[in-house]
Amino acid sequence: MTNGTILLVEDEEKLRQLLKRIITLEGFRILECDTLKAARQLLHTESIDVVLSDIMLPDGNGIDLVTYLREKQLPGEIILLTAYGNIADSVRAIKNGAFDYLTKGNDNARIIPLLHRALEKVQLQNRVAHLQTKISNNYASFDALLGTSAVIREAKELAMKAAPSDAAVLLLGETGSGKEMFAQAIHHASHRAGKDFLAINCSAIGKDILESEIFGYKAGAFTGAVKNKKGLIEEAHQGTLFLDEIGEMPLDLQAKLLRVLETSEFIKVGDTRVTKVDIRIIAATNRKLEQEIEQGRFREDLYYRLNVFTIELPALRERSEDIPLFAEHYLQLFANKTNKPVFSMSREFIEHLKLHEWRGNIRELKNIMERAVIICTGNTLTMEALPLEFKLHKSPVKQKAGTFDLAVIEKLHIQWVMDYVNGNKSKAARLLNIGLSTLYRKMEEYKMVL
Ligand SMILES: Nc1ncnc2c1ncn2[C@@H]1O[C@H](COP(=O)(O)OP(=O)(O)OP(=O)(O)O)[C@@H](O)[C@H]1O
Repeated sequence: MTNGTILLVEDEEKLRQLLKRIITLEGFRILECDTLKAARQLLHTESIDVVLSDIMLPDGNGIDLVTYLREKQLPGEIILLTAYGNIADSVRAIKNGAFDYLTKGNDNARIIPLLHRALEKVQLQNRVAHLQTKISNNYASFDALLGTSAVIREAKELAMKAAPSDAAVLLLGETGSGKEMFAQAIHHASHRAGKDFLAINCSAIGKDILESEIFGYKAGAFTGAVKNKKGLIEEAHQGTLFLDEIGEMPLDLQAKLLRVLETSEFIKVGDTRVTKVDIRIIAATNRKLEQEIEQGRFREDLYYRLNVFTIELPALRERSEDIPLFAEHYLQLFANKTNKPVFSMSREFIEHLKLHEWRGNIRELKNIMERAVIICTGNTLTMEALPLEFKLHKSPVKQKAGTFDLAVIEKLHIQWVMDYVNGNKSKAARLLNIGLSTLYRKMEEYKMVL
């Protein structure tokens, strides 16, 4: 186990020097100060494992440091030094979350074993936090990318070839077609897999915030910039940065990004010095970038830099043979999640999924399947579990009318809506967006069964 850093907070000079000697001899790194204020500052600027603090300090009570550490969610443990016989303070300290306490002058032999125990706890907590991040960073891999259609296989093969290189990748595709999932799979299959994959959507935020988020800023760069802030480019050092909706990035930020791609350097907002980084950029868009270039909204030089590997992800409607596979996958997923015994889908249900336009692509299919599993009352998903617009494919108006006569079409449509709501006129009127009395009048007019 490596020896950690101890912060010693004690205003009695002699005692501080004595403790410092004992602790340093044990091989710990030691920082010292004599006030609460100085201790708080050091807790923010230094990486401290254990604080050994006197309770009575010139500017306050050492127990407040325990609360401060927890409130600010700073890592580390605190051991307090109490005066002989001051049991009340010691109990209060432990109740507030201190690791333990030592009685001044009496407990010198306990100091080192206690510091080791506190340090062990801190190191264990750090390991747990590290493992938790590793679990949450469980990015999608190529195996998790479903689809057997030729178009998706081609896209996957190209992405697999691009993955081990450090080249930029441009992913093109409609919303929900899997661009971010592909970006994660590329990161996962690259030598950067053990490092961060960070993502930002360039269309979701205004220009100034986007610039600060991506490139970071120096303290004092603008009002409110009290501390230096690392941008995502720096946070993703040695990892991958995924820039979604790159087509929405303002032109001056495009110029800064181009510089990163060309020289691995950038300048933070308000800084004068360049910062060097080692990152891979994966960008995505659902816009036609050539058109954006023609209209002066996208830099041509950046386009060619990003275009080293361009991977087009097909819309779901262009690979409808994959739809049953996705539907089956999400059926299992949501049946397990909701603990419902739903095992299969009717033929009609699958046929209607295949007919749908899927403007929201796989994301939309996923949501439709979740909804279907939730409202399903039996073991099989049937048409009943689909929203109204899916049944429109069956509308007689589309399929049978064969006429321009408005009255005929209106009658067919009312009949169809009535069938859909099992004859419930109030529901039918609501769906038709007309009053109940108008519905009655029209049904009478068309001699429909009331
Ligand atoms: N090939 C795939 N296999 C399994 N699930 C997929 C696949 N592609 C996408 N998904 C799922 O579809 C949903 C949308 O995917 P993703 O967020 O990657 O799309 P996107 O193209 O980045 O969307 P947007 O442009 O709106 O950000 C996610 O829940 C993802 O898990």
